[in-house]
Amino acid sequence: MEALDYHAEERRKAEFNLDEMKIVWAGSRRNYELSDRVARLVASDPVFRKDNRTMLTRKDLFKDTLRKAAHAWKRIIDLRLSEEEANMLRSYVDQPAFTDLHWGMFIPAIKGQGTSEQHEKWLPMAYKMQIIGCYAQTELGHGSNVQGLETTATFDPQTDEFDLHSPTLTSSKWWPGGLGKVSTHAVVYARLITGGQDHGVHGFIVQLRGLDDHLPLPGITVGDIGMKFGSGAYNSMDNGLLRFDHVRIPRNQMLMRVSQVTREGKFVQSDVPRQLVYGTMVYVRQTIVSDASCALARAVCIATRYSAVRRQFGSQNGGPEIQVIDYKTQQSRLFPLLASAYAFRFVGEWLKWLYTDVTQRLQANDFSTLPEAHACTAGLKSMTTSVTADAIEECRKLCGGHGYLSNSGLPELFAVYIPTCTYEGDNVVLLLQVARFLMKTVSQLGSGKKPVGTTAYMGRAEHLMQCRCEVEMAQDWLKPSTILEAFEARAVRMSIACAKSLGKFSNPEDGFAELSPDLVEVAIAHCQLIVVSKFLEKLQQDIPGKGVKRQLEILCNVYALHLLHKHLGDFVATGCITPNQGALANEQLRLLYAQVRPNAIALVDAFNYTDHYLGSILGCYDGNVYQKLYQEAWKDPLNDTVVPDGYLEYLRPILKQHIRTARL
Ligand SMILES: CCCCCCCCCCCCCCCCCCCCCCCCCCCC(=O)SCCNC(=O)CCNC(=O)[C@H](O)C(C)(C)COP(=O)(O)OP(=O)(O)OC[C@H]1O[C@@H](n2cnc3c(N)ncnc32)[C@H](O)[C@@H]1OP(=O)(O)O
Ligand SMILES: Cc1cc2nc3c(=O)[nH]c(=O)nc-3n(C[C@H](O)[C@H](O)[C@H](O)COP(=O)(O)OP(=O)(O)OC[C@H]3O[C@@H](n4cnc5c(N)ncnc54)[C@H](O)[C@@H]3O)c2cc1C
Repeated sequence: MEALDYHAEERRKAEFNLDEMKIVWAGSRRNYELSDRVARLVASDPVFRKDNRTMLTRKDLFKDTLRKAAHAWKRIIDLRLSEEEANMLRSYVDQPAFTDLHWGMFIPAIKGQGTSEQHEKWLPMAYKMQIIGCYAQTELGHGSNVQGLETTATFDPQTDEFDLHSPTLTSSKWWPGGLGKVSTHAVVYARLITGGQDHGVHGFIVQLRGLDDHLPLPGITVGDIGMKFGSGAYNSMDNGLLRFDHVRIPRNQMLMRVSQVTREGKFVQSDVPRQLVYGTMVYVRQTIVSDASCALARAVCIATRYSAVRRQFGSQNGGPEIQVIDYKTQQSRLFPLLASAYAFRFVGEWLKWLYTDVTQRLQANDFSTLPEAHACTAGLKSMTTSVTADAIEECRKLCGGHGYLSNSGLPELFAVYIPTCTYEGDNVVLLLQVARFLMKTVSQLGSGKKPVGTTAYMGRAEHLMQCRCEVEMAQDWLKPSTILEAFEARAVRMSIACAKSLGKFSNPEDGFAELSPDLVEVAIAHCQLIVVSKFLEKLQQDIPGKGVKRQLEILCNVYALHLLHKHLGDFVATGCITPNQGALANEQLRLLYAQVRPNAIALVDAFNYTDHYLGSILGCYDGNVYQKLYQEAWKDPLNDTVVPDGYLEYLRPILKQHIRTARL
């Protein structure tokens, strides 16, 4: 018997070739096939079950994570998965674990900041997971201000060793994932002291636990920092604390690509910029942008499928009520998020390219594009994670009451996702980095230095400062050059206005601090421009498949025009558009929503998420929501017994007392 598909009618409405759209989403046919295979492999493996995760105690959840990681590692080896496939497996297993930090930060830190001798010594052991490492930078007292870290690494020329020490309570390492209970090693960031002089923060490879007994080595205090927000969620991770009491490590365990300490204790700064010490963070920020589209797509998939099943009001002559997806308010909240998922996907692809490019240049000692790579990764990490975190919560609300149920998948997704707004750089702190970069670019405009890359538009500042938007009818907003110019003009005008205001301060740092809320807005405008322009560039490519390009054009317009509508104040105040043109943009947006509507279910099907990965009854592929919700309710441990535990001790006495009182 064919399985029931409550979305069958919706799927028939689609006006594009779904298989081709799946390939666009995956990036290539090859990626699609690999990803599909790995997703199914994970979904069909009982060890990777996650439907009971929010019910587990912290200890059981942690053990479950160790079990999954060990099983994943075995599968990776047995099936000889490539690094790319292993990474896909990691995301489909969908459980934060120490392995993320080992592969995502410990290894990249050694690769990026270590010398070739250090690579030869440490990487083979790390690749085989004979040692497991974490990234120990943040301390109890400082996270954002890396230069404010207090842990010291003092060189002792007598023994050719560094003495690692935590001089204060606030110097205790605090937060590193994988540190609490698992890591045998860490890349520890500490102030380098030689000959009594402080040379700032550098990375050191430090062994923390014995490789035979897993016990902390002498002088090391280490443990988990405790429960975090939400049930399940990030509690599978052992974020840890760490203190050093004069722990000795050999000199050759300082990561020495950026600076070196000689046998005599002389500090040598190479030609490599000191910012390379921050290189691992740049790498991870780039991966976080790619991951943002996945988390956003997941929430949107759940909310879209459920909105097509859910009906409220409007029954005519006893017919069915209206699907909530047909309410214009639902569409105006949901479809921009759907469009954002696609937009973030494409900007993520582009950022990956930019990162690969900068890495190749760094290997050849070309550091020219590092500031741009830093600004783009910092800004896009900040923007995409803030939007995604808010969007997950919006999707929960879009699902009404049932969205609040744990088995909708949305509460856990929210809880596990929100720390991305903080880790790898607080989102506001990162936007201020972008703003610094933009203000520097503006200040150099008259100097003959031509802005390049994502700031190339500033080279056309003269035109963009005085251009007038030519929109006269709603449909004029569909012209890519009109949209692009409006976003460029807004970004450049906001930047130049801020630069002018900064110029009024005698001390630029005072000005920067005073104007920081405005500078954050400037950085956001610039990042939104990047996303819009990369979406438009994507549309320049040859995109095969019936109706696929057309759908992407619609989504691109939705993305751009919803931003224009949301930030209308910026666009109008900077004189880029008139209030009437803003109203026309809104009119066009409504027309676009009507075009998205018949394709909505197929557009989320294109993400190709398995029910296992989605982890949501509301978002399940077949849309059989009510039956599944009903069945699931009975599986709750509270329903194991008809009369709850505690009835005799606590409920019955009250009920009985009530009867006595009533009789009085
Ligand atoms: C159960 C599961 C089983 C599964 C098993 C599977 C197993 C096998 C898998 C195998 C798979 C293999 C594949 C790979 C896996 C990949 C996985 C990836 C996942 C990763 C997940 C990671 C989770 C992350 C957790 C979070 C970790 C952290 O949070 S780490 C700590 C992060 N901390 C921060 O971000 C701190 C933020 N602060 C700063 O960055 C800086 O302090 C500052 C930039 C804010 C300020 O710095 P400073 O004071 O020095 O500078 P300032 O004066 O402002 O600037 C000086 C100039 O320097 C420039 N600058 C600053 N930063 C940078 C930079 N990064 N790069 C370049 N330039 C920089 C700045 O612009 C200034 O420039 P000028 O103005 O020109 O002088
Ligand atoms: C789940 C999780 C996992 C983590 N994993 C790791 C890890 O593996 N390794 C590691 O080393 N660290 C890790 N961290 C730490 C993380 O990187 C830091 O928490 C993060 O960088 C933010 O720093 P902070 O906590 O010092 O925030 P703070 O800087 O104290 O932020 C507090 C507030 O102050 C504001 N603020 C701070 N500075 C400025 C400024 N200059 N201008 C304006 N506003 C400012 C911020 O916007 C924020 O609102 C993790 C954190 C979390 C939550």
